[in-house]
Amino acid sequence: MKAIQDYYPEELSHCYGCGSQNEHGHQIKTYWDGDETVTRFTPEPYHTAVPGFVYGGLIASLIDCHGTGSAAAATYRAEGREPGTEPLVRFVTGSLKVTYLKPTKLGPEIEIRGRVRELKERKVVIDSRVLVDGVETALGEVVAIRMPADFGKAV
Ligand SMILES: CCCCCCCCCCCCCCCC(=O)SCCNC(=O)CCNC(=O)[C@H](O)C(C)(C)COP(=O)(O)OP(=O)(O)OC[C@H]1O[C@@H](n2cnc3c(N)ncnc32)[C@H](O)[C@@H]1OP(=O)(O)O
Repeated sequence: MKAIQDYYPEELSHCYGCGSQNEHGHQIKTYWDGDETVTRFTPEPYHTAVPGFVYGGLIASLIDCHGTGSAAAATYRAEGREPGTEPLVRFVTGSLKVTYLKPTKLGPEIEIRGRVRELKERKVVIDSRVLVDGVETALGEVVAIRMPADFGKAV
C-alpha cells in the first residue's frame, strides 16, 4: 500500500516532517485505515524531553505533517480521484494545536490516528490522537490550507 507522501512530487518532498528527500527529517508515511488516517513513527533515544519520555516538539511535528498529509488524502478521496492525479492537491499548515494529556513513553512506536472534522475546497481540519501502547497521550488539531500558487514568493 502506498502512503499519501509517496505521491508527493520530488520538488515538494523536502519537508522536515514528511519529505522523502530530506535525509535529516522524519519522513513520515500516512495511510488510510477505514475512515481514519494513520502514521506510525518510532522515536530515537535523542528525541528526549525528560529522560524516558518523548520531546513534545517531535509530537507536534508528527501531528503537523500527519495533518497536512491527511488533508490531501481526504481531498482526493472526497473528489473520487487517485492521489497524485492532476490538479495536485497541496496543503500547508495554517494552524497547529497540540494538547499534551500525559507523558509519552520513549521507546515504543508512536501511532497517530486522524479524522476529518471539516473539509472544504481551501481548508481542511484534521483532529488527531497520539497513542503509545494503546494509551492516548496527546491530541492534535491541524487547520490545513491549500498552498497558494505564489506560496513564499512575496517573502
Ligand atoms: C497527493 C499528491 C499531493 C501533491 C502535492 C504535495 C504537496 C506537499 C506539500 C508538502 C508541504 C508539507 C507541509 C508541512 C507542513 C508545514 O510545515 S507548512 C509550513 C508552515 N506553514 C506556512 O508557512 C503557512 C504560511 N501561511 C500562509 O502561507 C497563508 O497564511 C495561508 C495559510 C496559505 C493562508 O492563506 P490565505 O490566503 O490567508 O487564506 P484565506 O483564503 O484567507 O483563508 C482560507 C481559509 O483558511 C482559513 N485560514 C487561513 N489561515 C488560517 C490560519 N492560520 N489558521 C486557521 N485558519 C486559517 C481562513 O479562515 C479561511 O477559512 P474559511 O473562511 O474558508 O472557513
